[in-house]
Amino acid sequence: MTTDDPLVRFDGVSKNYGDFQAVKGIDLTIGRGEFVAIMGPSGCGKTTTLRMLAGLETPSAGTITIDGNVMNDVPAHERDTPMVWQSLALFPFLNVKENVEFGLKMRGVEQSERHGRAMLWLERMGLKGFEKRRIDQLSGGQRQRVALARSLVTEPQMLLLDEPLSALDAHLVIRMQGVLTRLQKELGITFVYVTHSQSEAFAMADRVVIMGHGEIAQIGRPQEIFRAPKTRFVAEFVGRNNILPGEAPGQELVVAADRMTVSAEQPEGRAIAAEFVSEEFAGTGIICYFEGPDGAELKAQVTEAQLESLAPEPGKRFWLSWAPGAEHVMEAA
Ligand SMILES: Nc1ncnc2c1ncn2[C@@H]1O[C@H](COP(=O)(O)OP(=O)(O)OP(=O)(O)O)[C@@H](O)[C@H]1O
Repeated sequence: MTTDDPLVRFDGVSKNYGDFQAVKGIDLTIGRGEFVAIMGPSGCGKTTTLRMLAGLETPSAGTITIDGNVMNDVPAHERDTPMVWQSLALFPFLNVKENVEFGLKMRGVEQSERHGRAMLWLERMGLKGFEKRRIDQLSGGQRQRVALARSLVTEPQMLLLDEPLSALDAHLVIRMQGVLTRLQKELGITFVYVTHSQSEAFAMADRVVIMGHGEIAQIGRPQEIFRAPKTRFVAEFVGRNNILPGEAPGQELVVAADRMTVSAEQPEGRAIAAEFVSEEFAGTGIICYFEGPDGAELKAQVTEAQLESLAPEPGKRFWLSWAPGAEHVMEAA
């Protein structure tokens, strides 16, 4: 086996709960050292997919291969795939260091080595000096770092994360995203990260898997998925996209909000008349919302200076246009 072989393969993997099919015959490969985010609306099968990878659920059909071995019937405790959840599952009756040492103790690693490895990980996670603290004496962000140290101390080849940051405050989320991406790159561990948050997935992952109704709607680099969504489902889920009728019957175009130009006068070429509705301050600029033909919602990102010179008011008419080539033609549904 060479290092180019994928670490993980899903081949036609399904999961049924009674009559209900939560995951429908998915194919997916994950490379060694890759950071893959699985994203999609609530109930689309993200967690079920991750739990099958962890060995917490058995596939109803298909095969899951890790490192060339079929894993379908290998239980979680015989796998090298720890999982980190939002709810953490730290042991309240153990202190910070004992929590981190737990996995090593279970594997029969002797005390002095356990101590050394736990201390190394606590230091890596910026938790030096906290060894003796009880879990309930830590902040949310500190607990999250203890949970990561506890999962990583056994040096797994892959870490599974299920919405690990969703219980944290917004400012901590950004900081933990930095901690996670840096760790992942430094250690070269494969991360499979389930989230419903586009900003999290796009900020961290090498590749993003978009799921809908138990199926994979698209797999690609964040930029690819943002600029070239394959279907209306993906375009709408990713947000900040305008979906417009194309030239051919049934064809649809996507123009991202940051590629739309707003003009007070009708420009040359294709432009859409739209009435201003409202604006929203976003991190990267200001998103203006318009009502286009047939009540369609249209979005354009502008700078503060542009907003000032456009002086929009609800109901005022503008023209939205885009440069040739800025649009992406979607596959027919
Ligand atoms: N043990 C179970 N028994 C029956 N149905 C289940 C079970 N576990 C999950 N499901 C159903 O399978 C579907 C997929 O669930 P899953 O938890 O994978 O979704 P998800 O994409 O992770 O959603 P969320 O973002 O809300 O966590 C859902 O409709 C869910 O209700």
